[in-house]
Amino acid sequence: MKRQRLRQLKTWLIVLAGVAALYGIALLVAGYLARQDQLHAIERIASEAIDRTDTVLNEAGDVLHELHEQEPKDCGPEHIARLREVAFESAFLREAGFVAGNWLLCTSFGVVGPPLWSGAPDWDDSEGFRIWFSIKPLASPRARSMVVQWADHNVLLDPRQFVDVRSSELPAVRISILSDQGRLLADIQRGTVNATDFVETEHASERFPVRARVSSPKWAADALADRYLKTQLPVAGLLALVLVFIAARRIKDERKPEHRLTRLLKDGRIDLAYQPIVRLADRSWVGCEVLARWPEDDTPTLRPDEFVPLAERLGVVQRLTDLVVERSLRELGSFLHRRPEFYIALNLAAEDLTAPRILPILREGARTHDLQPAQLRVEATERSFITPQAAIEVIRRLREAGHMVALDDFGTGYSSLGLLQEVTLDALKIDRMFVMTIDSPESDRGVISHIIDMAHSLSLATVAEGIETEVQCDYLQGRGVEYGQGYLFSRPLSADDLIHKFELAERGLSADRVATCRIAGAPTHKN
Ligand SMILES: Nc1nc2c(ncn2[C@@H]2O[C@@H]3COP(=O)(O)O[C@H]4[C@@H](O)[C@H](n5cnc6c(=O)[nH]c(N)nc65)O[C@@H]4COP(=O)(O)O[C@H]3[C@H]2O)c(=O)[nH]1
Repeated sequence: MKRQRLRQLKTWLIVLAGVAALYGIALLVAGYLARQDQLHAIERIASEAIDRTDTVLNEAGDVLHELHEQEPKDCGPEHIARLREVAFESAFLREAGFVAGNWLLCTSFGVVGPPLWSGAPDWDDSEGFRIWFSIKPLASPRARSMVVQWADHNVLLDPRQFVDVRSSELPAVRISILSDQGRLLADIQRGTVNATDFVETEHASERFPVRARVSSPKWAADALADRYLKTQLPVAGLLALVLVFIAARRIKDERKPEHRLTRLLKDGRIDLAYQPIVRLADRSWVGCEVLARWPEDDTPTLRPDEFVPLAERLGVVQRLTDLVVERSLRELGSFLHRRPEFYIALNLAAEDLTAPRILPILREGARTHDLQPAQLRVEATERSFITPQAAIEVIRRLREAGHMVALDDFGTGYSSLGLLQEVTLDALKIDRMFVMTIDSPESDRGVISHIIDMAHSLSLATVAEGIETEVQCDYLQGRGVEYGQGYLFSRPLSADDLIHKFELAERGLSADRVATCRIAGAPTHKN
C-alpha cells in the first residue's frame, strides 16, 4: 500500500511538474515572442524614421534645384514671393532663403539687411549640398532649425518632423535623430522610458550625415507578452487538464489487479511461503512446497488462487515461475546444500510444460547452489496438460534429469485417469477436498480410498494435502499414505522460520510450536 501510495504520489508530482512546466513554457514562449516583437518594433521605427529623414532631405534638395532654375534671383518682390510660396506649399519647410556663398541675402520674410554670415557648414558633399544642423532662424530664434543649402538657395527644416513616425504598440519608446557626429537633432519619447535596461537599435542614412536611434526599456516587452499569454495560457490549461486526466486514468488503471500483478512481476516483488511436507510415519520434515505470496505491503493483497490464474490469463506466469525458482533458491539454497535429504517442491503452470524451458533453469539453479537435482521437485496440475504431448515430453525430460514430478490436485479435473496412464510420474498429491471427506461418514470416503488404491497400484508415492486433524492423519497413515502437509503439522512459513524451526528440532530443542517437527532420518523428539 505504501509503495502504491508512493507511486501515486510520484505520478501526481510528475503531473504537478508537468503542469508547472507547461505554464513555465507558456510564460517563456510568450516572453520570447514579446521580446522578438519589441526588437522588430524598434527596427521598424528606426527604419521609418531614417526613411522619413531621407525623404524630407531629398525633397528639400528638389526644392533647392527648382529655386535655382527660376529667375529672377534678385531678392526683388517676385523672388521673395516665390520663396514665400515654396515655404508655404511645402509641408516640410519652414523658410527658404537666397544666398551668395555663405551669406544670406533674403528669405521668404524679406531682404536681410545687412546680409547674414552663416559660418562654415557642419557637412557638405561633392554635389555642393551643405547642411547646418542647428541654426537660429531669424523669424523664430528659439526654434532651432536645420539648414540645407545647394547652389544659391537654402531651406530651413524642423528636425522634429524626422521623428514623426507611425506610433507603435510599444508602451515606452524613445526615437532620436542624431548627426553623424552624435549631436542630438530631434528626440521624441512615448511612455515612461526611465529604466536602465534597454534594447536599442540605430539606422544610418546612406546619403545624409544622420542616423536614427530607437530604444525601448526591456520591461515594455512584458506588456506585449500579455497578448500572447491570453492565448497561450488557456492552451496550457487545456494541456494540463489532459495531463491530469491521463494521470487519473493511470492511477485508476494501476489499481486494477492485472496492472498490479504485472508491475509486481516486473519489479520481482513476489514473496514466498514454504509449507513443510512431512513423513506421516514419524512426522519428520522431508521437504516443503514453495507457495507464492502477494507482498504484504501492496494492499489489498490477492490470494495465490486469484493471482496465479490471472498471471496465466495475462501470459506472464512463466515470469512468476522464474521468480519463484530464483527467490526460493536464494532463500533456501545454502540450507538445501547443507541438507541434501531435504527438497523443495515447485508449482509449475501449464505454460511451463509447453516447452522444456524450465529444464535449464532448474539445472542452473542446482549447479549454482551445488544441489542434487532430486532436491528440486516439481508439481504439475491436471490443468497443466493443455498440450498433453508437450507436457508429457517435458515431464519425461525432468525425470530423466533427476527431478521428481508429482501430480497436484489429483481428481479435481476430468482427465485424471486417462492422464495417469499416459504419463510416468513419481508422486500423486491428494487434494484437500478429498482429505476433508475423511471426517465425513464412511460412505463419503469412497473417492479418497480409490485414489489411494490407484496410486499404490501405479507405484506412486502419495502426499495428502490440507491435513488439519489427527483423525485425517491417522486415517491416511492407516491407508498407507506416506507423506502429508497441512495445518496440523505447520502452516506455510517464511524461509527464516522454516530453517529456524527445522534446526531447533534437529538440536532437540523443539518448542511447543515445533512439536510435530522431526528431522527426516533423525531420532524423533516428542514433547
Ligand atoms: N485450508 C487449508 N489449506 C491448506 C492447508 N495446508 C495447506 N493449505 C493450502 O493449500 C494450498 C496448497 O497448494 P496447492 O494445492 O499447490 O495450490 C496452490 C497452487 O496451485 C497455486 N500456487 C501457489 N503458489 C504457486 C506458484 O508459485 N506457482 C504456481 N504455478 N501456482 C502456485 O495456488 C494454490 C493455492 O495456494 P495457497 O493459497 O498457498 O494454498 C496452499 C496452502 O496454503 C490446510 O491444512 N488447510
